[in-house]
Amino acid sequence: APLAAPLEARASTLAASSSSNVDFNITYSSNRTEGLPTMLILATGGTIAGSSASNLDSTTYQAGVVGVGQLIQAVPELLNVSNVDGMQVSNIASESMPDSVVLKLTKLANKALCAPNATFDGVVITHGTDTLEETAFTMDVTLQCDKPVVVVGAMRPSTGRLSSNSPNNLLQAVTTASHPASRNRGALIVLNDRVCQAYYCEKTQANTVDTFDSPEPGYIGALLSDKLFYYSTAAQPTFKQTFDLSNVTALPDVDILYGYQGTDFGLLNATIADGAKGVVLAGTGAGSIPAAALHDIDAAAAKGFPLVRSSKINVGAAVPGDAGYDSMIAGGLLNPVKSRRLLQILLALNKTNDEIRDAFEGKLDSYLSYKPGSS
Ligand SMILES: NC(=O)C[C@H](N)C(=O)O
Repeated sequence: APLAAPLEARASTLAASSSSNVDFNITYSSNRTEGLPTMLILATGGTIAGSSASNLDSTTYQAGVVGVGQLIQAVPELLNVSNVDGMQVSNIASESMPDSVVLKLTKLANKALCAPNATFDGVVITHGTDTLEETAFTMDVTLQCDKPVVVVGAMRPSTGRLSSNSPNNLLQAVTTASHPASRNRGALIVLNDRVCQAYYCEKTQANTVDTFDSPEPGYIGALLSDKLFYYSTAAQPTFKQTFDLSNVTALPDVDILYGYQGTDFGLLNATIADGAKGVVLAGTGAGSIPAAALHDIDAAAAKGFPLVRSSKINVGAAVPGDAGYDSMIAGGLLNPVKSRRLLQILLALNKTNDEIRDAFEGKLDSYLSYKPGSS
């Protein structure tokens, strides 16, 4: 039967996922300078840990090669800012990042920062840029205290002598995570002199160095030389809710189907049969869904299968209450990959369909249903 292999693959992903407890495995520890904060650097791979024989290569290099100790030692300036410990969590290109590693990262960060006996002042995650926003968003909505988690990557491999942005990005990430003004801002993304809120930030250009942006809310801070500043006092995204994943051992499979002119989302039923626990539809425009797709969508939703309607445009909102789309949950301002991750988290926490809808739509809906003059 054609579906046997994928079903087996999904079962083995679940079996391989992390247990609820995680242990530190620190393989690099800097000399301690009294008075400086202490950072935990969780290295996962990506171009920031990439290597190439050519100094000019920004396309065909290998991601996830350089180890955490070498990454840290390549930037001795880090030790003027902070004491640092390094742990290698994975060393892979981020397009291959399994959910189990992301779950482990949030557990490690919460243990390092938020546990009663926590000794770290900040966490920096080095990560490939292709899915960096997915991990950063996950950290943002699962962090249980006000200390900073900064996720950082690079577009040019760390070994490129000409114009690699890896070393400076790492320094700027550690500088940001070490700064007291970074508290109470959730998870942050730092690259190329700019600080962006993980909730809204995303990769916007496939090739260029200057790629992370949150086009509507904008950057919240910047680095001038090695000094950080913020444009405003600390604030959290209006639509953000946080979730405790400490007892979660696996994130359920949620798939994304891509929208285009006239699609009937013909893969929807196959995806459900293949074991997905939810689906995000990357709709066109503001999450519009072709009429040809509504029959199968409504039938799946009537059986209790959760479907989130997002926008493939990435910037802007799929708005709740859109006529004809009631069977789907509106993703609001979350792009498809962030909608997928939020749905995975809600399903992992055994939320009901009403609770899932409320988590996606509730806060945006309260703004949209505001009556002038009410409080
Ligand atoms: N610039 C990068 O990091 C791209 C790489 N494919 C990754 O995400 O790991």
